Amino acid sequence: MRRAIALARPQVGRTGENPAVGCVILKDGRVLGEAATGDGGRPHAEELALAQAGEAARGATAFVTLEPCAERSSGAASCSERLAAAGMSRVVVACADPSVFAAGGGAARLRAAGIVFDQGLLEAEAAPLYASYVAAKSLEIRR
Ligand SMILES: Nc1c(N[C@@H]2O[C@H](COP(=O)(O)O)[C@@H](O)[C@H]2O)[nH]c(=O)[nH]c1=O
Repeated sequence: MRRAIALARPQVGRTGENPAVGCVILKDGRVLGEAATGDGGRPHAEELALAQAGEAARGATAFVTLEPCAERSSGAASCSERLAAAGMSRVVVACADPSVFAAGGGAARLRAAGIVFDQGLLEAEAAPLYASYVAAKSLEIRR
């Protein structure tokens, strides 16, 4: 997770309204894929890391700094759907995503797919990456 946070950090401020997320896919102590959200907010970190891991992602664990999205604004497959389709065994997240595109929905999708889901790992270290994002989301929700 510390590596995922380090990947996300340089992208803070470069991803538009999207949060800067880091994702590391690990199996048997080997990194199969690692990425951060792209400039402008897309692609999402998990999309990039899963593309690197390919078929080997089956049975792997993903460490993601923010809860994977449950829906995409474009209607494309969400990151939680992609992680499930790739056959991940476990997804470990640092922080919750309060967006209407996540807000517990990503966690629910992963659990429904039989994936072990844990949230809160190194949350205090990752949270500063999302301070302005979370503040903007809470204003949106109140509006
Ligand atoms: N950047 C990012 C996420 N961003 C979350 O996904 C939502 C939909 O994004 P979009 O379809 O691009 O508009 C966005 O509002 C935010 O909540 N999620 C992730 O799993 N990984 C990522 O790297």
